[in-house]
Amino acid sequence: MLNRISHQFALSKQGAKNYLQASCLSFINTIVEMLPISFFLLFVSDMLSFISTGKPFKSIYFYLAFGLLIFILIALSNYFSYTSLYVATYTESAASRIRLAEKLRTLPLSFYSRKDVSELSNIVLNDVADLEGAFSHALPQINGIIAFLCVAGIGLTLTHWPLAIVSFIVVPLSFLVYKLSFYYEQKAHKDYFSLLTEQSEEFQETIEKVKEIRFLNQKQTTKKALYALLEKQEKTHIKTEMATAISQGLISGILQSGMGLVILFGGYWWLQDELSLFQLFVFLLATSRIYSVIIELYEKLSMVRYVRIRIDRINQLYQESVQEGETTPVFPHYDVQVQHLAFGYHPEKPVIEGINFKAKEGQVTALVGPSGSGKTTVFKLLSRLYDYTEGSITIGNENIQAIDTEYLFTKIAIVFQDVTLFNTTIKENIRIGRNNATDEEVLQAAKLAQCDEFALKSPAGYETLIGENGSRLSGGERQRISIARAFLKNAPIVLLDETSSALDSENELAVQTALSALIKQKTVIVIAHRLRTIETASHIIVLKDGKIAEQGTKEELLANNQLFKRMYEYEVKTFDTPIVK
Ligand SMILES: Nc1ncnc2c1ncn2[C@@H]1O[C@H](COP(=O)(O)OP(=O)(O)OP(=O)(O)O)[C@@H](O)[C@H]1O
Repeated sequence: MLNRISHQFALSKQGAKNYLQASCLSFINTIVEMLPISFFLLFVSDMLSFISTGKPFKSIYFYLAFGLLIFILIALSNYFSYTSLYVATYTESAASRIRLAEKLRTLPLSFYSRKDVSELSNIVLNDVADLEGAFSHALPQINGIIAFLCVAGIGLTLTHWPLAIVSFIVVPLSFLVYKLSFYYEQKAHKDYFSLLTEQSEEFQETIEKVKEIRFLNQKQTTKKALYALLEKQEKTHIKTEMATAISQGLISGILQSGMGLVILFGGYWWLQDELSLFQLFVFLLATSRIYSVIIELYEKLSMVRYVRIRIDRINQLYQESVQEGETTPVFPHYDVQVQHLAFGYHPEKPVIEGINFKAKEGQVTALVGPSGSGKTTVFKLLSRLYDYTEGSITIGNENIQAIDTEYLFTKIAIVFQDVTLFNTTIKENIRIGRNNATDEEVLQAAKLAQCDEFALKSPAGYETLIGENGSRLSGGERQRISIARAFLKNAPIVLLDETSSALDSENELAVQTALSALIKQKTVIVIAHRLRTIETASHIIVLKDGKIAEQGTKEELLANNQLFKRMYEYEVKTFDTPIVK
């Protein structure tokens, strides 16, 4: 049962236990809240027996003691029910966020290319918060109310079953109205939320494109479009609220009319001597409480109607398969061997096939080829951003899919074309390469990566803030930070995605100098967009349409007179002065 609850509500085992406990306490709480009614009924029964038989009232001390007992029971049940509920809910939602974060940490990076980042943050923040709300304010109470209604129904049936049927006759009708309004409200809510999304996208686009809007004199058009959207959203919102208010009014009206039926039929049966006056009182008080509890039940059900979608999304995330690999081998060497490698982003459409090559330690292996030939894909497989479907990749004879990913990542440094930078100082951006590096180590890596030249000219030196994603830095400076990170990491394998964008010659020289220092004595695999930068590569692999077209040294490939030679000649024609390091 615990397993079922835990899966059904995306809870931990402890969370499922707490949920059961909170439901039981909520049931007890609902029952205990009926005690003042029993106090009143006891008094009425006393009074009726005094009128009919002259039997004296119970002593005042009895009523005082009974009243005090009720007070203590209500206080205790409220205390235990609320503390158990809130402690359970907040502990569970903190645990859920940690579990989700842990899951996200272990998912392959390919997962992130399938998922939108805003969708993931929505799951971790909003979905968990919505579930938190449902658990603290609705779900256990719903269980408690349903259990209470069953007990109350049995009690009334045993007291006088025909009147029990009369009192419950309005419940299915109110449920029908609730269901009908639910479908209508659901549609209205959907419209409202899609308008909200549209509106936030529109606002975001307007802010992002504020320069173009001004230059192209689009202020009025943009303003009109935004106003129209806001007006539409306001109307839909009012419609949604109206629908809720009307249905709530209708439900309440239907249930209250049940009281009229109880008085009518109860009064008739009392006159027929089929029901005592006391029983009639019991019915009147119990049904008025039952109807208000049913209204509360509908309110709670409305609160949790979208929870199923949230739970499904959270469960889907938990079910994502994690990347395999547990070993932390000591590598005898860092040769990278690729054999019969095949992979497709979509299983039915292979992007690379039959790739075989060996990148030796201490050498530079270059991947070249036309755009779309699969160079970046091979990189993604080498660094386990994606897992290959066929063949193998080994480092020092160990298959990378058997290696613990965290451990593997300590052995590989990647210098990407698109450097991601954080809105902090130059120094802290470099430290990302190795979090526990000392200031001296960071500065030394920065120096080797030729960062001194621009960092020391910045207003606060290495403490200068570089803006959102390094907006205050040039392309070459960004790349040098990325190289400094790789220096700091000092991994034995370096994957280098060379820039294809033109840097000014001073920057290009600085980047090339930094790279030459970085790759010494390592296994280096480089994607070269410009062939002049790989003149000294020991081994060149030419890719075409996801397959190896040819491979060898530069001289061998030129002698081959195939694709590489054509690419080389084309580039020599395009550039005048090759920069060869
Ligand atoms: N995430 C992805 N999902 C689906 N297809 C992809 C994805 N990334 C790349 N591809 C496809 O895989 C093929 C190889 O792309 P890849 O990026 O590896 O080529 P490339 O040689 O690095 O190109 P470039 O030199 O232009 O960077 C291309 O047809 C590309 O459209």
